Amino acid sequence: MKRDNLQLYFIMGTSNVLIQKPLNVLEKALQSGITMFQFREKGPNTLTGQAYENFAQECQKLCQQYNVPFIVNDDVELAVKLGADGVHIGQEDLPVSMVREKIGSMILGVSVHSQAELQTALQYGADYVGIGPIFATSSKKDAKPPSGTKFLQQVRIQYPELPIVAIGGLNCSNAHTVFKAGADGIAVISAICESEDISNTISTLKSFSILDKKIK
Ligand SMILES: Nc1nc(C(F)(F)F)ncc1COP(=O)(O)OP(=O)(O)O
Ligand SMILES: [Mg+2]
Repeated sequence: MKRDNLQLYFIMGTSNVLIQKPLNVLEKALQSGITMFQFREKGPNTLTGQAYENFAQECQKLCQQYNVPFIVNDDVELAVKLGADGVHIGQEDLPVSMVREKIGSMILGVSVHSQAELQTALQYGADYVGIGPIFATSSKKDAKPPSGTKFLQQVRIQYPELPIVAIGGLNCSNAHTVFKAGADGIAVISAICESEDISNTISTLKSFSILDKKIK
């Protein structure tokens, strides 16, 4: 995984897409230039069983067509079964040590909210860390309170080369703040799923990281 892969990390499940078809939203996002995708099918009224697996496979196929890494949230078994490019786990999921053993050299992303969680993630070879929620989010019912960019800035100073993606309530009006704070990229759900103009939203979000490099 290259740090650039994190630049615009789209996360989606069926519950995030209100009107359009989820696969249409994903294809539009891929055409518009997302750099990584996370399959996150969880919460009430989401797909289960064979429908769940088929949907994941459809998303994976689209990502392969656009040569974008396909990451599975939480479900390590599914990731291994599909031969996904990686998994993302948080603090309530399987322990990092166990996941690394199960997935071998696949990309391993870990959500971290503290130095202790960060150290554990690094100890077991996390390829990137997700830091947030930076701002309030409506996409994750059990999200922790918004943390702002303080911890993100701290981690960037401590680990200048560590791939870091920021998440939580990020959109076109606030994404620039996390790039300035040192994130390699931003992870978004509703900013894309609820956008009237997905390609315009994506190009705007990506512009911050390029702009930011020029400004530095
Ligand atoms: N799914 C995520 N992806 C990222 C990423 F780094 F990709 F931006 N960061 C954080 C999360 C949150 O992960 P977690 O705390 O396990 O909650 P959930 O499983 O409900 O998403
Ligand atoms: Mg999780």
